Amino acid sequence: MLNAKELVQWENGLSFNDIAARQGIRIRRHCRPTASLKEIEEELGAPLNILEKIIWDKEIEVAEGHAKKPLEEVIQAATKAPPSRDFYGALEAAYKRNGVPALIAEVKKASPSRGVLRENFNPVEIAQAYEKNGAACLSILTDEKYFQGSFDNLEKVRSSGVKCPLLCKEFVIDKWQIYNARSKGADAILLIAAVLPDLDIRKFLQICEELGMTALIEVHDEREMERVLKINGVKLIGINNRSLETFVVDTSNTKMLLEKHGDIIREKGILVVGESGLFTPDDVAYVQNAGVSAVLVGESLVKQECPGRAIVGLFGKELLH
Ligand SMILES: O=C(O)c1ccccc1NCC(=O)[C@H](O)[C@H](O)COP(=O)(O)O
Repeated sequence: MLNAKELVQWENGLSFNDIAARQGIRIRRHCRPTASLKEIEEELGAPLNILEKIIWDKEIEVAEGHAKKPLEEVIQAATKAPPSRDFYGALEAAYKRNGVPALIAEVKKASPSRGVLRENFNPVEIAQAYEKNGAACLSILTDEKYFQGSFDNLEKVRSSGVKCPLLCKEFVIDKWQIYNARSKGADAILLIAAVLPDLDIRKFLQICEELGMTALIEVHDEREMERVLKINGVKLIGINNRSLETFVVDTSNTKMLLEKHGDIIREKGILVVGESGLFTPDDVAYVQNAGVSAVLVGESLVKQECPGRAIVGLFGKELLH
């Protein structure tokens, strides 16, 4: 827990990196959105890995967002958006209905680890095909620079008649992004524990609750899982099999973390999503046996000629709505 002095420092944006580092967070912030990359690198050196680079760019992008649309305006827009859909409920229901992990199918054009996954990319067609073939929810990447995603894609999918709840797959570092995502039609948002100190996760969870959104809290290692399990109000945890720092993908990560923490997760009624690197029915069965109730899948679907029909191949059976 932070003491009162640390809390004040935090609120003033001071010693952010020190406080984060105490929680085991390796990703640093430059906290200088108007500085050039050269000036930032003079102070901090080069980014340590791709995730840190993404976050440094995101700090600048979010500051530009604030300048274009002040917080009060995005809050207004979010409160005027059509009601959010129940992301968590859709996963729970699909798991019960199908007896296999509920599918969050990702609308993903490219990624830093794999480059362009699909040249001929129509986000609405892909989203509709996923829904038609039994996806419970969809994940829409909105980061432009590294994933060739966009908020335009999110809005297009939302207004296309697709009924599945939508996850805004972003690198959230500021509450402005959550209001903005809701205003564009998101029903859920990703919060990455490797990037966000506990206090931010708590604050952002509260905002999600006020907006009727689900927060998917993503962890990758032991320390992140331990931190997140101490935070009240966490209902949905994603275990990423991919290290966002090294890109190494290992599905046994899900098994290892659930062997250690499965009991407390079940006690708290938290639903777990297995994320990344799932290609075959055996992969899905492996993470299901480890204890997940849902899976988040991008590459193995989006690379197929018919991403919708690829769902049958991934699960070895048709999924019912
Ligand atoms: O996918 C990446 O290369 C990546 C790099 C840096 C940060 C995040 C990244 N991906 C986000 C994800 O975790 C995946 O998009 C998602 O879990 C689906 O994974 P996959 O089925 O392996 O495409």
